[in-house]
Order: sequence, then C-alpha cells, then structure tokens
Amino acid sequence: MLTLTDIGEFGLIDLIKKKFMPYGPETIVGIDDDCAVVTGREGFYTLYTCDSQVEGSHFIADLVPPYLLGQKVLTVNLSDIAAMGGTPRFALLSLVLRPDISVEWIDTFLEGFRYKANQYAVEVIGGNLAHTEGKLIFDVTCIGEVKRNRLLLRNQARVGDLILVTGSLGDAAAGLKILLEEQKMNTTREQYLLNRYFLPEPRVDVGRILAESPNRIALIDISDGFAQDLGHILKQSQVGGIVDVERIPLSQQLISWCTVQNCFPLDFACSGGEDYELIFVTAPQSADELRKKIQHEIGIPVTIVGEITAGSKLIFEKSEQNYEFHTQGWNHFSSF
Ligand SMILES: Nc1ncnc2c1ncn2[C@@H]1O[C@H](COP(=O)(O)OP(=O)(O)O)[C@@H](O)[C@H]1O
Ligand SMILES: Cc1ncc(C[n+]2csc(CCOP(=O)(O)OP(=O)(O)O)c2C)c(N)n1
Ligand SMILES: [Mg+2]
Repeated sequence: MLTLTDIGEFGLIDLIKKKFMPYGPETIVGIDDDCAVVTGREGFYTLYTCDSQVEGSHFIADLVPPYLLGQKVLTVNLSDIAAMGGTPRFALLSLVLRPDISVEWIDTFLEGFRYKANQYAVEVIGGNLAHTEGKLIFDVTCIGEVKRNRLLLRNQARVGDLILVTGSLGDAAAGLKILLEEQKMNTTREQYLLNRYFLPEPRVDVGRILAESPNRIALIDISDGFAQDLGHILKQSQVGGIVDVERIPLSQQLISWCTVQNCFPLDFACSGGEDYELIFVTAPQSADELRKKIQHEIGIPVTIVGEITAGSKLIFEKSEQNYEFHTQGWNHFSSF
C-alpha cells in the first residue's frame, strides 16, 4: 500500500493540485506559490495563505515560551505574504486546544500574537476554536494585498540571473537542535541561535522594497531549507542554478557552535529550515542596487550566492568542485 511516506509532501501537493485545477478567471495564481492570488480591489491583487504550527512537529509545548509561539504562528504566515512582495492586512486564528491548558498560557500566547499583528498592522478578524485530547494545533490564515503590476512570483528566474539571500542561514535549525538536545543555553551564542528558532522576523519590509523596484524578480521565503526552497524557484522557472557554498551567509555564532559540536554549518544553512529569510533572483544589473538598498534602508545584509543556469539541475560548488550535503531539506511525510 502506497503511503504518504512514499510520495512525500510534494507528491501529495501534486495529487491535491490535480483535483482542484483548473481555476476560473479571478484566480491569478492557485496552488504552487507562497500565497494564492486572486483579483482584489481596483489596482490590487488579494493574497491568501495559511500555515499551521503543530505540537510535536513544529514545537514542544513544554519548551516554548507561549509569548514567542504566539508571535511565530503569525510570523510564518507573514513570511509567505512577504514572499509575494505583499502587504499583510488581516488574519484569522484557529486554535485546537486541550481543556487542561491554563488560561494564563493561552492569554500569553495571544499577547504574543497581538504584538506581531500590531507590529505589521494586521487586524485579527476571526478564527475558530476546537477541542482536542491530542496535540495542540495553531492554524492561521493571512490575507494581504499587492499592487497588480508588482506581484513577485517564483517562476520569474532567467538564465544569467543572480541568486541572492537575506540575513544568515542555518541559525534556527541549530537553535532547534540546542533545544531538543537540552544543550546548555547560558552563553550568548546559544541564546542567539535559540532566538533565531523561537523568534524569526518576517522579511515583510524586504518584500516591500523588492515589490517597489521595477525589475523582474523571482521570490520565495525559506521555510524548508535554502536548497529545497531555491529548488522551487528553479523548477517553476524551468532553469538550473549554481551556488558557491563559500558565499552562503553564516553567522559567527553558527560557525563557532558547529566547531564545538563538530558538525557542518552548511548542512544547517542549506537544509535546516525555518530561517524565514528570502531568496530572490534577479538580473545582474539590478542585483547590486537592490542588495545595497535593502542593506541601507532596513539594515538586513543581502548576499549574492550563485547564478541561474540553463537546464534544471541545482549544483552546489566549493572551490569549483561539487559539494555534497549530509542532510536534506524538511519534508512533512518523508522518512529521510
Ligand atoms: N492541503 C492543501 N490544499 C491545497 N493546496 C495546498 C495544500 N497544502 C499545500 N498547498 C499549496 O501547495 C503549495 C506549497 O505549499 P507549502 O510547501 O506549504 O508552501 P509554503 O512553504 O509557502 O507554506 C502552496 O501554494 C500551498 O498553498
Ligand atoms: C519539534 C520540532 N521538530 C522539528 C522541527 C523542524 N521543522 C518543523 S516544520 C519545518 C519546516 C517548516 O514548516 P512547514 O510547516 O513545512 O512550513 P511551510 O513550508 O508550509 O511554510 C521544520 C524545519 C521543529 N520546528 N520542531
Ligand atoms: Mg505551508
């Protein structure tokens, strides 16, 4: 019997896609990008996205401060709006809770959610409640908008373009490992990495700058790992890519922690996941200008890590030799 483990998360998405396509004329983008895109108010498209955080799969209830979980549940959705160049506007919050959860815990969670919503001017306009004796589930639907001519999709990469990434990669995955292995957390290094797992910042402001630029840009956020998420841009743009692993931005904290742990920072950076940074691909003429603008206006470093090639392969190189990873990106159903 074929199971979800055999087909994996993306096999299941293909199956779902076949059931619900084709779409009517008001749907600009259906399944496949970070958000669904439908006709909106005059001059705009409306963006829809939903993502959940599930106990055991995304967080361990006893190990996560509820104020930070409340923020992250919204952040992962804001990140998808950012990945379309959009502005978030509204959110719906669905809570699946055990009856023994303390009111104080859920109140603190909601305070965290409210803090993030206020930070990005998002109105929480509804949601749902359900009882469980099993795992906690926090599911958010986020609605945003983007100017019609500035929608940024995954399928816009062209041969010769450069591949850029915001921030540094791999910190969140290291933070998760520190948490799960109950490693000592009393140094600023471990605290930094843990924070990057607990409290990523959605790159909404970066998405806005990219959307304001007149250049052709392909854009995605990194939830499952840099390699896998860059792979989505390549597949949907029908191109290949080459990445110089020595250019991949790594924090000093990750490098230092990996030295002590005797592990490879590039494994965390390329397949760790939950970075919630953005990957964008654009022509060389626009790349440097955008990089400088983002760095100057928002203070987020942007690094050119590679180039788009013909074909369909994603190649990682170190000193012009193929570089092999020891791990793969996140997949909800596969057993690797
Ligand atoms: N159960 C589902 N039904 C319909 N579409 C889905 C479902 N699960 C995922 N998708 C779609 O598949 C695409 C990839 O999903 P996912 O990997 O979760 O994206 P993201 O990393 O942006 O959250 C998205 O366009 C999403 O809307
Ligand atoms: C207890 C626990 N185990 C593993 C992980 C790692 N993890 C869970 S989901 C995920 C990928 C991102 O989440 P997903 O639901 O796939 O987001 P999407 O791609 O849909 O935006 C990662 C790296 C975690 N955060 N917590
Ligand atoms: Mg998702």
